Amino acid sequence: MKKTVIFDLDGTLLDSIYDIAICMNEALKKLNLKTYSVDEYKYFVGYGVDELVLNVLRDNLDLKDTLIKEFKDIYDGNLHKNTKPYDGIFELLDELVKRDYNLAVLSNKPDLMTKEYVKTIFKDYPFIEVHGQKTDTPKKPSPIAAIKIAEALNTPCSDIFFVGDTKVDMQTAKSANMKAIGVLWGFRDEKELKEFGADFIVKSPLDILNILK
Ligand SMILES: O=C(O)COP(=O)(O)O
Repeated sequence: MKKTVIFDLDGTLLDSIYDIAICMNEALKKLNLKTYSVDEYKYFVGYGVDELVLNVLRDNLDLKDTLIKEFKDIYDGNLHKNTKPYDGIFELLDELVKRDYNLAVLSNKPDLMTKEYVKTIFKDYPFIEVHGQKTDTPKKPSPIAAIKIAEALNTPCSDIFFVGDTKVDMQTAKSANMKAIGVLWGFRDEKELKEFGADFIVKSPLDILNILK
């Protein structure tokens, strides 16, 4: 049976925080609201766009729908020039392809945008299951989407490695009964990843190969 690795997208495969911060700050400025630093955004993302908007709005919740629309208008529809794979990701994927792993993505980014990024930036890689946030499936940390991927690939959850950079990913992996690999190049620190169940912690993408072997 082929082995499987499921990757989170933002903060794990893709360094996307600058474009999220730039676009959200632009949307906030349009509404005359306070903007935030890139480091603050690292703690605002993880649960999808709706939660991101709630995090930046704080006391102005009546503006939620307007800000979601403004942000989506600015962010959607084009891939962003500051968003790129982290160093070492292509080398890791090359090796996983050589070893004939199933590759999958599970993100809380909107489904369309998730698929667009994977199709464009990772066009040379055979990602077989790619899922972002959809209206008909609970988002991470629910394990449901991860379990559906396991079923689609006909692989027991306990054989699957789930790679991510936030507590949301670690919680998803553990509730799906998968092996959780927490990465330190993304948005959060080792303490958070361990506290939420990381079975392994890696400092750089190629370190994952030592865990898989
Ligand atoms: O967009 C988000 O909030 C998180 O996206 P991710 O699940 O790919 O990290």
